[in-house]
Amino acid sequence: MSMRNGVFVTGTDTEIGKTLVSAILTKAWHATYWKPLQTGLSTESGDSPTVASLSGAKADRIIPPAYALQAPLAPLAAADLEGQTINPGRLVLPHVQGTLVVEGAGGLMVPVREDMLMIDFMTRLDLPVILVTRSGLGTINHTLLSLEALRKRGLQVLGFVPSGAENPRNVRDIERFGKTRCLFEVPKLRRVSAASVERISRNVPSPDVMLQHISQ
Ligand SMILES: Nc1ncnc2c1ncn2[C@@H]1O[C@H](COP(=O)(O)OP(=O)(O)OP(=O)(O)O)[C@@H](O)[C@H]1O
Ligand SMILES: C[C@H](N)[C@H](N)CCCCCC(=O)O
Ligand SMILES: [Mg+2]
Repeated sequence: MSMRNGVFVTGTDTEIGKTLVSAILTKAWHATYWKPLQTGLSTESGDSPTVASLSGAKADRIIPPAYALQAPLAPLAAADLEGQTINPGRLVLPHVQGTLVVEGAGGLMVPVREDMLMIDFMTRLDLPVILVTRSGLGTINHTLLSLEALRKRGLQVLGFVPSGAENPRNVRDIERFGKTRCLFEVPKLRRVSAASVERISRNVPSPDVMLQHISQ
């Protein structure tokens, strides 16, 4: 498989739909999923079980987080509360068969260590990036700022995936001003389920097709 074997799924914010999109990609590509930095386990069960149940991936296609932290905060703050420091030596890409889908925590400028933001960690991994965006009002600004930060660091952006009520005008303006493309859309779902993930996964281009558009 190409794409240096994986993609990094980031978003313009927390709670934007990264986990849902990661489940869709995992289903579409029969991929392996990894959430390296999981926080918030005091209030939720975490993204790995969600992706497992939505995509149908068994435990052998879910890599456990490198850090599993309790507080619903950015990794730096959550680690501080537990007297921990995140060791970048533990944040290395696992070797897997097929494609690896890596999900960030929050958006790009989220602190991981005193000397590292999420986007710095992404730069170390150097995987092509998929940016999950809210579909509606306010997203153009968040999305264009995120794209600018990614490009400034030389990260390869495969495109964006809007989640929520369809908004073709926003897609058009982001494609134009962000010089990128909408990879597929996740409509506003009445119920997030394995069946809806399966249905949307049929619209997902293959990794090779995503890369072809980049190199053109
Ligand atoms: N298009 C959509 N339709 C309906 N519900 C959605 C949609 N997109 C996201 N959601 C719901 O919104 C919530 C937040 O989405 P999700 O968990 O994917 O966010 P996230 O970006 O992964 O957040 P985090 O930074 O915590 O990892 C979830 O309950 C998810 O099911
Ligand atoms: C707990 C939550 N679900 C995420 N995993 C962490 C989001 C951190 C966001 C920090 C911020 O941008 O202010
Ligand atoms: Mg998530």
